[in-house]
Amino acid sequence: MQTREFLVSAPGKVILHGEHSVVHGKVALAVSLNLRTYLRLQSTASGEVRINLPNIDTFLAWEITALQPLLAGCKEQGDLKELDADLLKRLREFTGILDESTDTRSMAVLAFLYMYLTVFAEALASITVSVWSELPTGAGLGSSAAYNVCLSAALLSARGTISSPLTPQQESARWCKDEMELINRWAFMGEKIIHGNPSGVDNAVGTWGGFLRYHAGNITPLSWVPILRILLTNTKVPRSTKVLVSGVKDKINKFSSVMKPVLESVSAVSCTCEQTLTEMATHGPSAEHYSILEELIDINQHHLNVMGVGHSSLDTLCRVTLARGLHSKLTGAGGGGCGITLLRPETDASVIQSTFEELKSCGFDCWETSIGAPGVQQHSSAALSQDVLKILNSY
Ligand SMILES: Nc1ncnc2c1ncn2[C@@H]1O[C@H](COP(=O)(O)OP(=O)(O)O)[C@@H](O)[C@H]1O
Ligand SMILES: C[C@@](O)(CCOP(=O)(O)O)CC(=O)O
Ligand SMILES: [Mg+2]
Repeated sequence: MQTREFLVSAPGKVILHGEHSVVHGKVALAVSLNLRTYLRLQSTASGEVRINLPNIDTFLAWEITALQPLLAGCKEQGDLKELDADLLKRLREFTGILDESTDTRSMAVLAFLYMYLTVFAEALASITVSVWSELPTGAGLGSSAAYNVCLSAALLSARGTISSPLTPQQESARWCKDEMELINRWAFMGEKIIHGNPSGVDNAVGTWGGFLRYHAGNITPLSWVPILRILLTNTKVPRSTKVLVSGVKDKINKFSSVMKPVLESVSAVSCTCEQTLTEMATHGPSAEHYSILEELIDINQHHLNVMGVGHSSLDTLCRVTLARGLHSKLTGAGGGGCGITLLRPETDASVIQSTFEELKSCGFDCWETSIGAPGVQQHSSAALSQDVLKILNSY
């Protein structure tokens, strides 16, 4: 344990195209959001590990001496592709969290304890970890990935496995490429616990930030992509990524010859979108480019409905926005949660205002977002707003 206090943050994400298909090896395009999750880690002398998760009203502590026996017979973490199933089983027995459980608190606690035990396996440290997020939890904006990336970065740095990049002169700092790759791989373990079968796109965006193309574990930054104006709508319909991802898998198994072309077509949507964005960056954006982007959004939304991850609230979003010539699709796992609407550079403020009003009257939250935020960072307290510090410091 090298540090007494550690502050980190990681962004949420929006998937433009490729959610669900990306789990089955297809191409996805995703971009970081200006909404972040913040984590404070303190070393203590209490002999306890404590976690404070105010977003989900969870405040728990365990004696280190009670956790130690869980590590008996633990394997080396190896290439961080698979979870240690025996450790996870012991953890489930210890916490009383059942295999089929998908509730918010259970998933967050399991991911934390698993990561803590495996990172600190050689010498369990007495720490308090507090996490607070600007992201809605379980709404398709990658809150689980931002949570896991923060945990991974803070625990690995506190353990001394990776450096603590912040110098006294800096307000924020990032790790080197190799260390970021390690952060990403450990965060993926947390995603495996929360999602069951994650593609890795969300933790990649949380780690690296910016606009990414993700394909079968290969991450390509698309830094040249033109700035897009995106409206985000949270239908506030709760859903679990784990349940939705497993539903799509069941459908693929049941109707393999029907579903495989759908996944292939979504991949082609991602590639065509990438091509269009390249043309927009090279030749300057035109109305035709925007028409293509809009049609691709409509096509993908239909495909996602075919996969069974639509919801009547998302249909409402599409209908309300289309009535004003705007095109929307769900983002993330669907089944409720959030949707994105593409705005044109010239979309009039009055159109946006009336869209906001109608969506709000449906009970939804709606805002114009800013995309392309930096990935995981370490901060000094001077870098964080008073509001965030007040929450993190109150435990
Ligand atoms: N700020 C947070 N505090 C505690 N747990 C969180 C937080 N953000 C996310 N989580 C965990 O991530 C889960 C949500 O993940 P998921 O269903 O993948 O939705 P999404 O990633 O789209 O928000 C929650 O149930 C919780 O376990
Ligand atoms: C559905 C999926 O493509 C994205 C899930 O994102 P979110 O957890 O709903 O933010 C799953 C994945 O890629 O792991
Ligand atoms: Mg998630």
